[in-house]
Amino acid sequence: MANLPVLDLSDLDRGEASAASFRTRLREATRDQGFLYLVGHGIDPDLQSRVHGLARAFFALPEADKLAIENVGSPHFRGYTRVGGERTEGAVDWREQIDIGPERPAVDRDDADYWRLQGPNLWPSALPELEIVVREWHDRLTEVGQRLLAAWAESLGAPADVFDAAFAEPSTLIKIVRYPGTSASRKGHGVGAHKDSGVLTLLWVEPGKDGLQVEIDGEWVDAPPIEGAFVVNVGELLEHATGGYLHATRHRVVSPRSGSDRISIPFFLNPALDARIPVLELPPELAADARGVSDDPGNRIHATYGENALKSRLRAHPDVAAIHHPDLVAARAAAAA
Ligand SMILES: O=C(O)CCC(=O)C(=O)O
Ligand SMILES: [Fe+2]
Repeated sequence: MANLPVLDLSDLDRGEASAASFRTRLREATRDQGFLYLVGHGIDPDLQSRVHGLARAFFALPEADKLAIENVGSPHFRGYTRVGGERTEGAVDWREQIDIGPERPAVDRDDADYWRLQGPNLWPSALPELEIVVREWHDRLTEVGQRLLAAWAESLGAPADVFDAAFAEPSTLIKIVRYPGTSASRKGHGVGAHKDSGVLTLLWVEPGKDGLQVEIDGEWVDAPPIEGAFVVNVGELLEHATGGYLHATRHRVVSPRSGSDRISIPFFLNPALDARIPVLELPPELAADARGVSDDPGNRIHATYGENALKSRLRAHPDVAAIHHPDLVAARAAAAA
């Protein structure tokens, strides 16, 4: 039995009663757990296995090919992060990954710091197919994410298109991640406990590879992959948009045992960098249940997506920050002092 609710996106196409029941379950699952499994999403199994194969092929490349696109060469936090190159809650994560964002030219704008996140990706020249398949993955998953957003909006008493303006040019982020196995002596911390900083996450996990854990009522609950399902979770901006009615749940990944490893591919759907996500006016019966947005002084949620994203990127990649953004690091240190 799954520890999280399993929802079928194709219920939206089976008439109004079935669509309405999908929306209610979506609202309840993401209010109570903040996490669910999604089946019926229509992402072709063949596309899933092509992306999986290329992810495996990338991590199997010689070290030099991976380091040729190392993220320390990108002011935009793109490219390859080696194992141990990333931090969550100040502690080193034990995973290697490629970060891929929207393919847009860098801009020189000084009206907001977050424009520095915009710029080209770094693609491995040893694996040219990766870019082509990731583009298809990006487009398909964006469609699924947009359908979910419309369903959430309606389920919360708002027009289905309430988020559309903010998402006209979404800022997606795709991570292709590999968690190496660790020896028993290293207490397994693949990625530390965190909330996702954007709106919603669609997570593909290599079949049979557990390790993801979700914090529910103060307990860490295992969320192993279910055949053909994506794991869906709410990010901080959707919590913000619903006054805390929907919940950005903390989660983490425990390292695989020594001798094995685990691939995952999280897809983060976010509004444009300069978009403020609309705050929904909930119907009174729902508003009564909204908990308010979490107010953690160590982790302020910014309503403009670019600010929230820049916060989490500078925190996760201090080496990139030090090389390319020393002025921002200094300004933030001064503000915190
Ligand atoms: O790899 C996973 O299963 C989850 C990764 C994750 O939570 C993240 O990258 O934000
Ligand atoms: Fe996450």
